[in-house]
Amino acid sequence: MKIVQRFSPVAIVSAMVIVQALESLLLVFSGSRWIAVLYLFLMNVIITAVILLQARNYRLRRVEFIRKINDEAENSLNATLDNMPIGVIRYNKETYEPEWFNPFIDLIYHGDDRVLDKNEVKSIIQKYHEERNQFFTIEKKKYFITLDDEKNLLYLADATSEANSRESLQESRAVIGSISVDNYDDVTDLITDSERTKVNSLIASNLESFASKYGFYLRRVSSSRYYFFCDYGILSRMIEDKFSLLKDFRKNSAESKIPLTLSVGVSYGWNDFPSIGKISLNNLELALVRGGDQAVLRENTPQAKTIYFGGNSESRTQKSRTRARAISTALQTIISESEDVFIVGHRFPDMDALGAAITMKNFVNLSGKEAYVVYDPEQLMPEVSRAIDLINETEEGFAHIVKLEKAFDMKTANSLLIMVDHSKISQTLNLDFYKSFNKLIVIDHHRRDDDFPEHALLSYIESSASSASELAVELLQFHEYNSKMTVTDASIALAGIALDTKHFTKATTSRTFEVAAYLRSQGADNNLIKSILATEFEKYKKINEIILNSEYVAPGIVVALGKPEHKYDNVATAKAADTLLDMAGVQAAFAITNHQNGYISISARSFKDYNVQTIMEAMGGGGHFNAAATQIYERNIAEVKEDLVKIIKEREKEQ
Ligand SMILES: Nc1ncnc2c1ncn2[C@@H]1O[C@H](COP(=O)(O)O[C@H]2[C@@H](O)[C@H](n3cnc4c(N)ncnc43)O[C@@H]2COP(=O)(O)O)[C@@H](O)[C@H]1O
Ligand SMILES: [Mn+2]
Repeated sequence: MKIVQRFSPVAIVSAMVIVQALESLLLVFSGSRWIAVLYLFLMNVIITAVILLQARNYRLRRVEFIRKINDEAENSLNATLDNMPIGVIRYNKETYEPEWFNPFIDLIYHGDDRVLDKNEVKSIIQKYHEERNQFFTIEKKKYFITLDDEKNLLYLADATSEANSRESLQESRAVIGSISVDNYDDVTDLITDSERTKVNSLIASNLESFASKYGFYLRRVSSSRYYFFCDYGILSRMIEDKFSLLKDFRKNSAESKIPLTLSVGVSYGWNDFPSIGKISLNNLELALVRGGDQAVLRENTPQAKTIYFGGNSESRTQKSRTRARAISTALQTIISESEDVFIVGHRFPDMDALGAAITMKNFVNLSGKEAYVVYDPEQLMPEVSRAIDLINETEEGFAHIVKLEKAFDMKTANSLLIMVDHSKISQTLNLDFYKSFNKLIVIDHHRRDDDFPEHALLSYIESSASSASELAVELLQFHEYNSKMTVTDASIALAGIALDTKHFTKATTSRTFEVAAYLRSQGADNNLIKSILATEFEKYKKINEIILNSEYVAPGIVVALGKPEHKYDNVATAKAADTLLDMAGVQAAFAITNHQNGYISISARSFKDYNVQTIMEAMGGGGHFNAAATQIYERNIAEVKEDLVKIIKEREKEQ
């Protein structure tokens, strides 16, 4: 059929007419029938041969035609690949070695020091997986990456202008900043008016010089409170400088013999200015409760992460008695509206957690409600265990210090939970227990972190306090009724303060001693405290084991390791770091051990200006400026030491 289609209908009809005419002539003029049959047969053979020949020619021409079309298609594809402004790389799936790339890739890498090898291919693929929609930069140009995993193809499209316009759009985001001068009231309380004018002018002149350096608009609302407005482009320059204005302000004030620092809260984003302003104020509050002398930044988006700068001096903000009194009153109201109260410390609670919990139990009882201190028998350290034994000696004590399992059964929908000595959800004694409460209060002396219970009815966080026990006892002192603690309770609270202050040698203020005096007046017994805090002989040996395996990793910085085949508890690790810090010339000490719970534990201690909190935060932990810690899973001691030393060395370079 197809062969017939090769000839036009006119040609076929004409050929058939000629064949018909020839055959008719043959029939008319041939003498015999047999000759006619022979002629007809010959004619048919000729016709069949012609058609077969035609068919063969057609087939050959068709193959040739297809081949030609293919060649043309391939040529134009090659020309497209050669000329299109998109780089294409085919790589080996196993080795990442580039197997082929188009000329545009040559142009991309031309003039750049980098070569397109397996490492480069790997890093492009890594970038693709890490940050989709982000651009890969090669020699000042930015490329959008597309990966075809199945065919092992990478496409790099030049997106420089798109990236630049995206960047300039980002830079035009609105920024609202709130600035507070830490300790302004304390500094200006007892000075003359002319001296106060000097302080005000120091603050204003410093802030105005920052405003003109960066180009932000500054507005003073009171002597100690300012706001600033700018766009993200300007903020990013302050970020690049790591908010050095905090350091400059601290230095300039110190030179003028006025001990002032700044706390800054910043937020930024598109439209919705009320929300940006609110986040800026929340961030300022966060900077203050974390101890002041720092900047806290967060974008106005739900998934934004909080960024911290500064915090390079131990807590500068002083807790005010007015606040403690106000919190005490608010607490009484919340307690009076609750059925009963359960109090928990952090995981593996220490004496400060127990001291604060016992004091808060006294507070709740004064408010006319029942309170239960909750503990987990699986998370008991020897000192705390000894103190619990003491509490259990009286019937009253026994009834109100309850195991976790029992506490689950006892609590009702209207029970209140008080978290003491911790404010990180991940650190709470038991996550399910925490989650089972609708009403929550937090009392803590650690700098507030991201992992904070946002729904707390009340949070009393004072990072300048020596201990959670100090905070709790102050609240108790401000209770509208006078308390009478038992000797055991008062001793445990004082032991908590003694623990966190290393027997009143660090982090103390005059308020710490006032609270200690109050506890003595309530019957706190030194001998009892000594026996509660005593170290067992076996533990002492383990602490020494860690101390003996220590070395300097930088000037003044010591790292000690527990034996990899031994397991240690928090206290042994913490005490090893404490002891190392007592050695001459040691500015910071880190003890790394295998914790009995299966993770690697680091306790970090330091003096004065060396911030171990940020180092521990960089390793997933936290704590205070001079005493911090972290827990690391699925690594061994040697690996953790390597990571730690790397961070320490980086910090050294930044100083
Ligand atoms: N993952 C974390 N995130 C945030 N903060 C954390 C984290 N892990 C720990 N922290 C805080 O870091 C500091 C230091 O902790 P540490 O374990 O090194 O030291 C605490 C106790 O282990 C230690 N301690 C307890 N009993 C004794 C004792 N009898 N003698 C000596 N030392 C002892 O003292 C530290 C108590 O600190 P506190 O909780 O601030 O009261 C710490 O703040 C962790 O909360
Ligand atoms: Mn504490």
